Amino acid sequence: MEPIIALDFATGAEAVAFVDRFPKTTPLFVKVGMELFYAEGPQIIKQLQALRPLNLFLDLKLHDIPHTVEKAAYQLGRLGVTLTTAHAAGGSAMLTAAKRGLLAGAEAAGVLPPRLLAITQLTSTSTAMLHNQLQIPGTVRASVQHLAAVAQAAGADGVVASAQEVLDIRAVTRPDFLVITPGIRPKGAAVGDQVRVVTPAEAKRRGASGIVVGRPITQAADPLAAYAAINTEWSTAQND
Ligand SMILES: O=C(O)c1cc(=O)[nH]c(=O)n1[C@@H]1O[C@H](COP(=O)(O)O)[C@@H](O)[C@H]1O
Repeated sequence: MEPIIALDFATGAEAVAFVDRFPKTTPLFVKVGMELFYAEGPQIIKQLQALRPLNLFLDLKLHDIPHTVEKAAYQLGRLGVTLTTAHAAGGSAMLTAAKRGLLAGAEAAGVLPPRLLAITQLTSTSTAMLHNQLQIPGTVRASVQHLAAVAQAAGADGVVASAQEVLDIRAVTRPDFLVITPGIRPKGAAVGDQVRVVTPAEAKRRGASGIVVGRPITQAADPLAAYAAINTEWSTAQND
């Protein structure tokens, strides 16, 4: 899978202009997150789908009571996107409800159902945060591994985690379980608010299924060159 570009823009116009810079023959996988979706609504998904062939990751990180999440997931299931997210911390019943809603929505719309990724611990979370703010004892790795097992048992198709935890996740999940890893920073890039960062090559070596990259591409002086370099680093690295 190509590196997933996080289209973290404030307006649809900026997102469309950004995507339009890439030749239509370049395979693209892009992520629409909360900022863009809250600004533009489902229309931005339709606009991007009409623009060119691409895969869409709609990352809204659902987290509510199971009934509410199921109804929200139904709406997302109708959009014809490839990946969606819900927080594993919402629990098994909520994840199962999300999956049910996605399948029902996709069936009603006659499109393929999106795969459900469970958010484990955000890549901006540190061990100190787990202990001092969330009152979760132990390490980030142990928490991520536990949540991945819970997510798989609840019917999720994969998880989102830092590439630092891929081996821990792989130890408790089936081989085709997706492990999508944000917090990706090429050598020397600004880390920003991320805490658990990994280079594209290291993510591949550790066995990530895919990587999510935002600012190192979208804020680069030459986004096409930045994408090409990250894509080459990711696709040529070996999975150990
Ligand atoms: O679900 C995500 O994609 C996600 C989960 C996570 O734990 N950490 C994380 O950074 N993300 C997203 O990945 C993208 C990372 O963007 P950059 O930090 O700019 O590369 C953002 O869109 C985040 O919302």
